[in-house]
Amino acid sequence: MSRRYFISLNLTGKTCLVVGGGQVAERKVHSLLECGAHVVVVSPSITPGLAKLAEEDKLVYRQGYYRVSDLAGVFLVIGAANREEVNRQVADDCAVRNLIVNIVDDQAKGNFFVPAVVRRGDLSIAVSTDGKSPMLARKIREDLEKTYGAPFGEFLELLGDLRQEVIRNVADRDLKRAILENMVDSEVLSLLKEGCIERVKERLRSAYRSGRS
Ligand SMILES: C[C@@]1(CC(=O)O)c2cc3[nH]c(cc4nc(cc5[nH]c(cc(n2)[C@H]1CCC(=O)O)[C@@](C)(CC(=O)O)[C@@H]5CCC(=O)O)C(CC(=O)O)=C4CCC(=O)O)c(CCC(=O)O)c3CC(=O)O
Ligand SMILES: NC(=O)C1=CN([C@@H]2O[C@H](COP(=O)(O)OP(=O)(O)OC[C@H]3O[C@@H](n4cnc5c(N)ncnc54)[C@H](O)[C@@H]3O)[C@@H](O)[C@H]2O)C=CC1
Repeated sequence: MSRRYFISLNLTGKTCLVVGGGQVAERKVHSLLECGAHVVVVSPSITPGLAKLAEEDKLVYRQGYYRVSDLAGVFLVIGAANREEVNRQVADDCAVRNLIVNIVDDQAKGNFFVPAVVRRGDLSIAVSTDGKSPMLARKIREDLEKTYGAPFGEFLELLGDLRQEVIRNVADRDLKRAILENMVDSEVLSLLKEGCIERVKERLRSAYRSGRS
């Protein structure tokens, strides 16, 4: 198989269908909701966790078996039923409609799968094993979480603003690049890993000032 193409999808307000209402469906629903998706779950039964989300109007639940009409108006689909033939039907129906689909029991049937993700504010680090070992993806994610802690999110907020300022104020391309590179040099990264956010902030400001003068 060829390499996977990684994208970072904006799901805000997009309707996403989850077929199945078990533990795996629940995990996928949580990550879809965190990304602002409008989630519809179709399944004869659902977990207590999903039922609570439905009661709170955080998702729409249609109790019943999957049917092709569930795909109307949908942007992205997750086939998370525990019956192989149901997930296969979902995959086939999505394929003819060119929908983005993840099939949880057979990665070859869908056209995307979900990586393990470290989130630190707007910084995301995704880990994928091409379906060979989701457990390894999880372990590496946990490892990365230790190295890349909360300060990285705070740092990125600041960096985003400063970068815009540099882009606005520094016309010379080489100088601009040098300033931007200085802001994320190896010492900054080491300080962040040690949690020294205040020292990093000071360095950032002086890198910007010295670059401008
Ligand atoms: C192909 C893929 C399709 C997809 O779901 O997108 C898939 C498929 C399958 N997973 C299975 C099992 C487990 N999955 C997890 C956990 C995660 N699984 C996730 C993704 C993926 N799982 C996609 C590949 C991604 C990749 O490889 O990079 C993560 C990363 C993201 C997420 O789901 O949100 C999330 C970790 C999130 C985190 O912790 O950060 C655990 C561990 C646990 O429960 O903690 C176990 C038990 C241990 C084990 O089996 O390794 C089984 C076997 C079922 C059986 O036994 O029959 C299949 C089916 C098969 O392999 O065919
Ligand atoms: N991708 C992943 O990370 C993982 C995938 N799996 C795979 O995912 C599958 C689902 O796992 P669980 O959620 O633990 O199973 P589960 O048994 O808890 O839930 C399956 C759900 O599918 C529903 N369902 C059955 N037929 C349906 C139909 N025709 N239409 C709509 N919904 C239907 C059931 O009502 C139930 O809610 C397993 O078969 C397993 O192979 C398992 C673990 C992790």
